[in-house]
Amino acid sequence: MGNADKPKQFLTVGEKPVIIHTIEKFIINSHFIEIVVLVPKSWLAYTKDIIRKYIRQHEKIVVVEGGTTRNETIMNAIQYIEDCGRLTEDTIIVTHDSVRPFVTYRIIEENIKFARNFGACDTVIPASDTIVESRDGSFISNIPEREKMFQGQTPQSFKAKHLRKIYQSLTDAERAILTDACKIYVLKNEPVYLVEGEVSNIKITYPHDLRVAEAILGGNQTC
Ligand SMILES: C[C@](O)(CO)[C@H](O)COP(=O)(O)O
Repeated sequence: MGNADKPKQFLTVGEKPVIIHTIEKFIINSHFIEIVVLVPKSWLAYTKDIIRKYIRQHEKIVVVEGGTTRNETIMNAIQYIEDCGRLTEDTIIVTHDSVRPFVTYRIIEENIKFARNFGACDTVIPASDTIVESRDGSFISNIPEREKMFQGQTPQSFKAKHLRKIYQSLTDAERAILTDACKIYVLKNEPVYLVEGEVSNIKITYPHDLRVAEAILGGNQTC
């Protein structure tokens, strides 16, 4: 995000911070007992302030300190649920990037349904570009069949206790290569069901994505 003074989830689009747009998508779903927002320690107070400022019904939202990696952050969320005395074998955790504010009601519903049915699910869209693998960053080592390639989004949803159990069984080397939570299951040869994502479920990563987000909010779907 260039020289932005805030992490990208706190940048403003459509007059609200990105993270607020994202939380709103979960607030409207009555299945959730609680919405656990995990942020770095230095952003805890700020996050609580903006939630109070922008979200009137914020009783279900709790702000908790994240970890040093995505999956350590998820582990903190599961620990929080356990500390509240609510972690059972059937507890479902729907994990989501705060910088994907255009997740839909349908995607969230299907995540809950298929995590319940299959224990784990990922949100994906078919790859529209050919995926090129390079082991040295200079030459192509493989071009997988595009029909079998998908791009992973979030939510990624799991039976929380089982996710923690298999994450704890990974080696440090296995943990070091994770860029999402579903790979924990893949490394352990456990099934992860595919939920159909949306092209519009973008991850705000680059300045261009902020302009796309503004365009989506402004109803200009041609961008
Ligand atoms: C989980 C994810 O959104 C799937 O595409 C992505 O890997 C998150 O990446 P980031 O490293 O948090 O930007």
